Amino acid sequence: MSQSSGNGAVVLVGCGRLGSAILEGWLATETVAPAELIIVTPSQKPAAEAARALGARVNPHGAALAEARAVVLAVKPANWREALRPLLPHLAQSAVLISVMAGVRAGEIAEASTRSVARVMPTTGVAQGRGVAALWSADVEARETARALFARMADVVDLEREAQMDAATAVAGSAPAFIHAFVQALARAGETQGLSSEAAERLARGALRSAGAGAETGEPLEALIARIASPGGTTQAGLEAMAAAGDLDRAAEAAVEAAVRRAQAISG
Ligand SMILES: NC(=O)C1=CN([C@@H]2O[C@H](COP(=O)(O)OP(=O)(O)OC[C@H]3O[C@@H](n4cnc5c(N)ncnc54)[C@H](O)[C@@H]3O)[C@@H](O)[C@H]2O)C=CC1
Ligand SMILES: O=C(O)[C@@H]1CCC=N1
Repeated sequence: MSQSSGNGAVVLVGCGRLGSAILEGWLATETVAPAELIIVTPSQKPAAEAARALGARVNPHGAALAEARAVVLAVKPANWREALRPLLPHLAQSAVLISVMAGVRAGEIAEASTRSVARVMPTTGVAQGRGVAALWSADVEARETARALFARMADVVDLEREAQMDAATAVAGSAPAFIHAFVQALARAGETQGLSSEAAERLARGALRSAGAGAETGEPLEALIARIASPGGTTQAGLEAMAAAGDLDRAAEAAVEAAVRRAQAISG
């Protein structure tokens, strides 16, 4: 696989939890060559320092930004204007802005920047090249630029409308945390049934890994469930209890609805 998905530099603005994951994913999957990488961060970050050691530029003079073909905004939704403002005068008109921020509408960024904008909602699994990312842009070129930057480290799911991004944020960006919370609840339930906390956590984590490995085969979820649930067995008993209580559906609906409402509130 050749490094780099195009000519010109790629700028990462913000190297926090998600920014670091994106950076690690780009390097691990050779999506962006270190020499093409520019990182803008107000504080030292281990992932940025590791990239610098490979040849990436961290906080170079503004003039270096003129070679940028894409700028990925990975700051908090409240910070993007102040983060972008000092960069804008240096960016070529053709530079594409890619926002991975929850709840910030593409139109706001396009208006502030007069550049084409794509929105991507990834999971931190991009760091291991195993993420998922929802993608939307009104601009075909911007969408394809964003796709090229995420396709090697995420299953890229195209959305038809920007309005769907809030639901995708809940079901992708936030959802790994929801799933970890369920696994924690499973471990606690195992403790109630007599396991030590250490054994319960290891077993529940292992179950998550096993479920993830199953999901990665691409088989339908129903088939994955059916393979585990022997007729009349323990899994079927558990699944029936979950369905009868209805709590799992209610919890998932409540979590997704609340995340969507929060994204809508951020966008104002
Ligand atoms: N953490 C996650 O799993 C996901 C996060 N997101 C989105 O990613 C964005 C970042 O989230 P996190 O990484 O979790 O937050 P974070 O707080 O870990 O990272 C934000 C980073 O922005 C940096 N920053 C602040 N002002 C800056 C400036 N002027 N220039 C450059 N960098 C600046 C901070 O130093 C910080 O490291 C948010 O908009 C969030 O909605 C989206 C999907 C998943
Ligand atoms: O919690 C958040 O707001 C961000 C967006 C999706 C995941 N983390």
